[in-house]
Amino acid sequence: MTKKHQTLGEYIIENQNSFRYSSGELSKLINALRLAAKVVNHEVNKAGLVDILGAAGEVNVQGENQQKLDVMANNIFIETLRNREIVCGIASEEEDDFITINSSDDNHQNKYVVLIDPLDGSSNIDVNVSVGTIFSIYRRVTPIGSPVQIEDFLQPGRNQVAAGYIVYGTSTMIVYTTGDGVNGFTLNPAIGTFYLSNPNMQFPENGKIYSVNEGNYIHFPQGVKDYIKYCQKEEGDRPYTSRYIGSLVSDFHRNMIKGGIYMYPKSSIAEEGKLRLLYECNPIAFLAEQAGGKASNGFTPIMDITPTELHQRVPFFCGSKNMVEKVEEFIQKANQ
Ligand SMILES: O=P(O)(O)OC[C@H]1O[C@](O)(COP(=O)(O)O)[C@@H](O)[C@@H]1O
Ligand SMILES: [Mg+2]
Ligand SMILES: [Mg+2]
Repeated sequence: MTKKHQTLGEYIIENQNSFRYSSGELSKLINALRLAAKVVNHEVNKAGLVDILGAAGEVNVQGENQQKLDVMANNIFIETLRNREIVCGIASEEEDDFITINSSDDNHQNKYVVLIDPLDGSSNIDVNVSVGTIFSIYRRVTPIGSPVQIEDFLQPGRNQVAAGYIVYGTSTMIVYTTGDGVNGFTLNPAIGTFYLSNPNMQFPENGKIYSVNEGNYIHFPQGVKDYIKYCQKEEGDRPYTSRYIGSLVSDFHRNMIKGGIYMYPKSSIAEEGKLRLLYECNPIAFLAEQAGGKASNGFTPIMDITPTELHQRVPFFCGSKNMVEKVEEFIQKANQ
């Protein structure tokens, strides 16, 4: 059987021993995320037919209007993980504070915490453009047997044991890493099974695509403006192509396959940018580095940043290694 025909379930079992803490718990956790992904995929695919488009009428801790699908995806992932007793805590973009999940023996025996962006690309939900889910997994740092604490979530990205995303696009895929490369699995909707379709995904070192919301251009720092002008200049293999879906997961996925850079800089209207360190930037950075790419805030690798708040934002530059190094060069030069 060639690797290509391997199902996600088979892959998880076959590779669980290559994982440094292998005890089967992480495999169960990935399996639970796979199940929740299928349920959310089902809802996303029929979104226009049932009443789950539009705003839910609530505002989340970020001050954003929650979309009905944000809330639905949030509930599906939290309940799927809660019912399988494999995590001791969950933090989500849609929850103000972290959620403590106790083990059935009421003794807080579970080792993992999950941080999640249940529905990424919310502005695209109602217009049938691809959206995603992003997850990041850590082993707790506080003692087993006691309730989970905030410090179990505020770990630097380097401590992640696994991270990934689900993209609900023309096809539905799970792409994840446990620190041993990045693999992508595509859902065969007819039989509800994910198959290994993209083994060992690698960022091309160079790319020709830049992804940024140019509508914010006038508010960007000078270094970022200079880099965008560099991308647009007729010289060498430039100008690059501008592609921006407005869903981080989908822009990242395309750039990882074709070569490119995604940027969400800080600006005069968003002091720390928009993206959240813990459940957007850290997991995507882990994937990028595992696929030979790079991710930073313009100065420091994202995964070396020590978090201080659950929902903190950071400027984000991520993609093909040479492109990220080039924008860093422009930013640091303009900063002198
Ligand atoms: O509309 P903007 O300001 O360009 O922001 C788009 C970015 O914001 C996000 O939608 C933020 O994620 P959420 O949808 O999970 O809040 C990213 O997916 C996307 O890249
Ligand atoms: Mg998001
Ligand atoms: Mg979201």
